[in-house]
Amino acid sequence: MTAGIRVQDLAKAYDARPVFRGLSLDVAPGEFVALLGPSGAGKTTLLRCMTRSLDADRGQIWLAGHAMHELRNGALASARRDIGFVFQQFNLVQRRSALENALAGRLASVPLWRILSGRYERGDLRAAEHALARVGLRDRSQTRADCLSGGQQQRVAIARALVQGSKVLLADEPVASLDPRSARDVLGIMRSIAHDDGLAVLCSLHQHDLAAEYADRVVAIGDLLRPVGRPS
Ligand SMILES: Nc1ncnc2c1ncn2[C@@H]1O[C@H](COP(=O)(O)OP(=O)(O)OP(=O)(O)O)[C@@H](O)[C@H]1O
Repeated sequence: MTAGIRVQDLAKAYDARPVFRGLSLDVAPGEFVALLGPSGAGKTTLLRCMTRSLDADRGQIWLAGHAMHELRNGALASARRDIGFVFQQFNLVQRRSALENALAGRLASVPLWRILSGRYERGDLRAAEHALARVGLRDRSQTRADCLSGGQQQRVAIARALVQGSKVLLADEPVASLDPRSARDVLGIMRSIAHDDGLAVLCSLHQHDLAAEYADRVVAIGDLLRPVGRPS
């Protein structure tokens, strides 16, 4: 199955009120796709269904070769390690350094005692330093997250996904709370990790101009739905 992102015929309703029905979407490895839609159209709901933090009512989801719709418990947790997430709120540990936050991408593969004692393997440290350099933060590795700007924190979140070795990156409004310059920096980095590292990147945005400038393809959530009347 696809190494990127494939969603087929997805449906989700809250309390019998449908958010979407018959939604299908493909993102190839190496492709950066922007997902647009007015407020309330269901972008966050779609991304949450894709990671299974919310269960869809129907449909199939493949991420990085994993049939997410079939997985439970440990198998789901293991599949999620191949998927990076970036949110509007940066979700960093504020009292920890940029380097330690990037290293969190290795949490699943590092023994607990090493994390608690702060003694990481040289290879893990090198991977985190390399990822921070990729996002332009080589000289900020020892800076605490709460002393970084919003744009820098979002770049650390992307570095964490790189350290994790993610094959798919899902981003929910990652630049919504950033100034225009930082927003462009972050989108440029996301485009580069799609093109240069081969990740399939799906990013919800509400700024049409930025989407058109940075994404390989812009999709409106309404255009992903099966036309009304077509049999399911
Ligand atoms: N937990 C919930 N229970 C009931 N309805 C919900 C829930 N979460 C979202 N909704 C509704 O589902 C619809 C889609 O919401 P969602 O947050 O996915 O949209 P969105 O496109 O991400 O919006 P925004 O751009 O404002 O973040 C909205 O009408 C919202 O009110």
